[in-house]
Amino acid sequence: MRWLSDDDEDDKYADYEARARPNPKGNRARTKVRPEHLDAVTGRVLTVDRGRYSVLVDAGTPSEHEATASRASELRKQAIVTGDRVDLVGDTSGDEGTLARIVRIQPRTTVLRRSADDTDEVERIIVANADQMLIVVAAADPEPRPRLVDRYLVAAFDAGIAPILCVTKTDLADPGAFLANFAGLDLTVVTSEHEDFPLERLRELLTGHSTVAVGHSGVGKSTLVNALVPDANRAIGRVNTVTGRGRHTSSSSVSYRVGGELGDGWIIDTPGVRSFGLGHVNPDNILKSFTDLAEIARDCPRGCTHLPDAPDCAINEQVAAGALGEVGRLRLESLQRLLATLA
Ligand SMILES: Nc1nc2c(ncn2[C@@H]2O[C@H](COP(=O)(O)OP(=O)(O)OP(=O)(O)O)[C@@H](O)[C@H]2O)c(=O)[nH]1
Ligand SMILES: [Zn+2]
Repeated sequence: MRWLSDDDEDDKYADYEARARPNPKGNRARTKVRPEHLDAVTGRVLTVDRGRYSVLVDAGTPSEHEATASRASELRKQAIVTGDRVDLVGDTSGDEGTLARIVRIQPRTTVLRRSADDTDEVERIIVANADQMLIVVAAADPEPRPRLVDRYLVAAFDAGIAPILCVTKTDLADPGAFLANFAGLDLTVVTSEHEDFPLERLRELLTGHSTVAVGHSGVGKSTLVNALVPDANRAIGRVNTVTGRGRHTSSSSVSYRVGGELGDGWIIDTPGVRSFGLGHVNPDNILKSFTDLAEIARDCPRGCTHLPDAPDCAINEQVAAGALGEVGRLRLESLQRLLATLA
């Protein structure tokens, strides 16, 4: 599976993150901690458009505004993505014609990645600091594909992001048989149909969180995001035209505020993300998301794959012996299916 090509041609590698590698010579790290920029302000990256970043400053205060920024040359090789917390210097007023400069990226709590395809370890960061993933899938038109949802789940578990499954178009088909695939997972499931969007339930789930929405084309993700995000908030998170670089590209991710009485949350739409290459995924991270099974896996032989044919696998043995009951069997099935996605 290939992801769509990047519009950002002149900045081709900008969104690839250099992985930290051990320094064989034991030299000191080359990046100095820069004492300057003490006057920097911190903001949240709402969207990225060909080298220009829309950054929300003073969020939640009367002086909240969006600044447009470029990145400092020393950050040239680093990805800066939707959801990043960044430090800005220069003119951060957001006034027409102004351009601030990003000088630092704050440490990230999570990083959602994808690689070009499953055999490729070059990875691309899609979203930073999301703590939830809303996986949108249609009950019909297009037919739901459990294996595609598995891929999203693997990406979420690998990143330490909690998945929520939203099944749309339940007016067209009963999602029961499809949902049975996920019975063993601790997965919050929400169903949705035209004229009856579960907006209250979703707002409740999204409030106080940063949620990345993913889904295949045509499943109704845009319909849902539009219903969820009031017009006023939709204006937020669009790169303004100050740079004269033209329209917003449809393939970059955009953060929208999901307001409501309960407080604020963010939903991040990822229009260009159709598939997830999983070449970068570490199977151990998947196992960790199944805490009950991970506990048992401590008794597995070293290097155990935990797949059905794994010799002396403690999980296989104990679950077969009824250790975690019927639920345990379902969970093991789910775990093995997700691990097989990577095999
Ligand atoms: N029957 C039915 N149709 C729906 C529902 N939700 C969305 N649709 C329709 O499904 C089609 C696709 O919806 P979109 O919101 O554009 O889908 P999307 O996932 O954003 O797809 P892309 O725009 O290609 O990314 C539209 O014609 C919607 O009107 C639903 O709950 N029931
Ligand atoms: Zn095992």
